[in-house]
Amino acid sequence: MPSPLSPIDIQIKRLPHGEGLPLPAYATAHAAGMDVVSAEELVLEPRARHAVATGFALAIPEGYEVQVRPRSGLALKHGISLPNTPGTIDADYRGELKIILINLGDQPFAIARGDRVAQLVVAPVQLASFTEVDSLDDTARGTGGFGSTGV
Ligand SMILES: O=c1ccn([C@H]2C[C@H](O)[C@@H](COP(=O)(O)OP(=O)(O)OP(=O)(O)O)O2)c(=O)[nH]1
Ligand SMILES: [Mg+2]
Repeated sequence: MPSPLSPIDIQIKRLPHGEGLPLPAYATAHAAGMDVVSAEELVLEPRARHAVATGFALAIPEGYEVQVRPRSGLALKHGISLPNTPGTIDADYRGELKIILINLGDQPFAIARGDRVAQLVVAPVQLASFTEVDSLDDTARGTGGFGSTGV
């Protein structure tokens, strides 16, 4: 078995309204996502969306990003998702980490301060540049897409 990647260290700053909240944390030994909690209490009406405060700001090391993903339990049971999933937290962002939630269910959804509302996945970033050309190489697929291979 290949050995797992060693964890990287991410600086995290607690904002005044994050006082007393747990840091984002893995719920199980080999979880991919760290659960992150809400720093605010609110009711999300059906179809409403809100940028939920977490009470924390990050300094992600250069070469990494943090993806913000929905929690499947909230999605399945209550229709709570993220309209921008996976949300992108850039390495150079120093503002408050916010979780944009949307209620796709048909009932108002109450969130208490301290509720786990999403999960954070840390991922390496491959930077790239573009070289503009007049023509591209041929492939078997060519310009076929959007269902070209059938259902
Ligand atoms: O779910 C999210 C998505 C983004 N952000 C913060 C961190 C991210 O680095 C910044 C910008 O996000 P993004 O690039 O997705 O948004 P944009 O609309 O392109 O804004 P900007 O012009 O500031 O890049 O907003 C969050 O806190 N939560
Ligand atoms: Mg952007």
